[in-house]
Amino acid sequence: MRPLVAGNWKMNGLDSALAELGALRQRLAQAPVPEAEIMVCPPATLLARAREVLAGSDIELGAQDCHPLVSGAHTGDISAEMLADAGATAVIVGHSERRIDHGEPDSLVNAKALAAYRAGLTAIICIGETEAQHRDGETLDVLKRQLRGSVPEEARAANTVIAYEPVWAIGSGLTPTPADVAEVHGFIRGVLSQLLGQNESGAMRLLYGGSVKPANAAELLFVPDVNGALVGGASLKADDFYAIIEVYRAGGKA
Ligand SMILES: O=C(CO)COP(=O)(O)O
Repeated sequence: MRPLVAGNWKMNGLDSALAELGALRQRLAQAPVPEAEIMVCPPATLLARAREVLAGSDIELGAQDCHPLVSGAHTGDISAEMLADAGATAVIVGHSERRIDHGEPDSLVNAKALAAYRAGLTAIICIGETEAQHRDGETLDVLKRQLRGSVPEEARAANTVIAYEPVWAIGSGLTPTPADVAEVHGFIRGVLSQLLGQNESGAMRLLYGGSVKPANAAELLFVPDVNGALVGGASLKADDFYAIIEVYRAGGKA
């Protein structure tokens, strides 16, 4: 299956990110990495400009969150249909920063994923344990609960990507060992198989996210059951993001 490397800009991009995106586009035109699908997820305010920067390229555009409904009296919210209208083909839902900062429960994440499908977007559904849950040995229980609650029955390999992002690894420079990532991703694949059947589970991309950097990308991304990365900080710099994407170039470990 073709891996996906997606960049989550979070609430960044006022300064140099669009110029960096232009540089990334140029870099990929000069030295393509067709082995990987590449996506950037800027804040909603930058979608239109990012779309212009990317016009005619293979780099895809995603968004970072959506409201479950199509339209209505929901000040400050943005629907999946609006994101599609702005050029997005995917949307991240259930990121831990939304679960924690905005108190989003699994049921809401599930509704947001359904909204993504309704609008024709791919849902990138994020799950991950906190540092305390990790320390207390609750990781697999937490992930199972999040998957059961957040992944709709309608999820298919064609419309859904799962991103495993341990909260303690996000922005911290800490990462699980490759063996831990392999164990967790294998577990996630097994739970998805129970929920959606083996065919969909087997074909669904499972991304790892949390402090993915050029220096650790090769070690983390060739772990069994890892089918790409969700990259935060390093996706804001063309050189760093390209260096992560480049690990997939043919001739690397496939
Ligand atoms: O949360 C993340 C991506 O969604 C990971 O962020 P960092 O790569 O900055 O740790």
